Amino acid sequence: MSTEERDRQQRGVYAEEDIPAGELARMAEVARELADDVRALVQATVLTDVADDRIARARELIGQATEILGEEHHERSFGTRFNSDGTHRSWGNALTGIRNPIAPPLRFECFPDKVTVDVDLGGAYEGPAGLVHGGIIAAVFDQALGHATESAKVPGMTGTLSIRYRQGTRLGKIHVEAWVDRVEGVKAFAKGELSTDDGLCAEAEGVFIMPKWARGEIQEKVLGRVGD
Ligand SMILES: CCCCCCCC(=O)SCCNC(=O)CCNC(=O)[C@H](O)C(C)(C)COP(=O)(O)OP(=O)(O)OC[C@H]1O[C@@H](n2cnc3c(N)ncnc32)[C@H](O)[C@@H]1OP(=O)(O)O
Repeated sequence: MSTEERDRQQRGVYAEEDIPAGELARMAEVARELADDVRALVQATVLTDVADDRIARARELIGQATEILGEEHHERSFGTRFNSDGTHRSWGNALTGIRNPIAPPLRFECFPDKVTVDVDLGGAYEGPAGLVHGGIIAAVFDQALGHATESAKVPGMTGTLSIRYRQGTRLGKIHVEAWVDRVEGVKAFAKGELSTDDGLCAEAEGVFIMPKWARGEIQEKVLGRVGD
């Protein structure tokens, strides 16, 4: 596929889909509840200790649920959808998406100088025994630093992300802060810290770049948007 074709396809996943606010709130509630149920299922799958016949029964029920959910579905991904009132939704996002049970999910608080997020990472996010997987920590930082750049109105895609793991992060509650350190043209340099009751566990630095294909119309939309 040529670069032009790939860029065109990429612009296409940013879609207009105007839905009245009340209906949107209802859809969000349904999506959240379903993702919460599946998240609980994932946790139960990791931790279960039941006998094989109970697992067989659970699989039957999961199969039925998968069949029902597959009766109608989006083609490849949910993408980002915009309402005419400027709100948007990225409900499939792997870290924040309200439809996505893989997402912890992260819910950011935005302040003038930083964004913060508190989340409980359970057994489904384990790497070394009892500790959060380093790749999950990287993913959380990626989203947090990206969110900081968006909140500071200099959004971009991750160009480079480096992480210093200072000590193991025990499974459980984590606190992350991220902020924009400086901006140079289309590049925003962001930093972040992750801590737990044990203190500082990891630090991150990243460069976020508004790609050529998104400069202009999509950049304006992203800058003006509100939502999850
Ligand atoms: C709320 C939302 C939060 C979202 C957080 C989640 C973020 C993500 O997960 S994004 C997914 C992971 N990242 C990607 O897939 C990005 C893939 N890479 C790309 O799309 C592009 O290569 C991209 C965007 C990094 C650069 O875009 P491109 O249009 O090629 O930039 P280009 O115009 O060539 O370069 C611009 C500047 O950036 C620099 N640059 C380019 N690539 C990189 C890089 N990887 N790292 C550092 N600097 C870079 C260039 O040197 C240039 O610098 P200068 O202006 O000083 O000459």
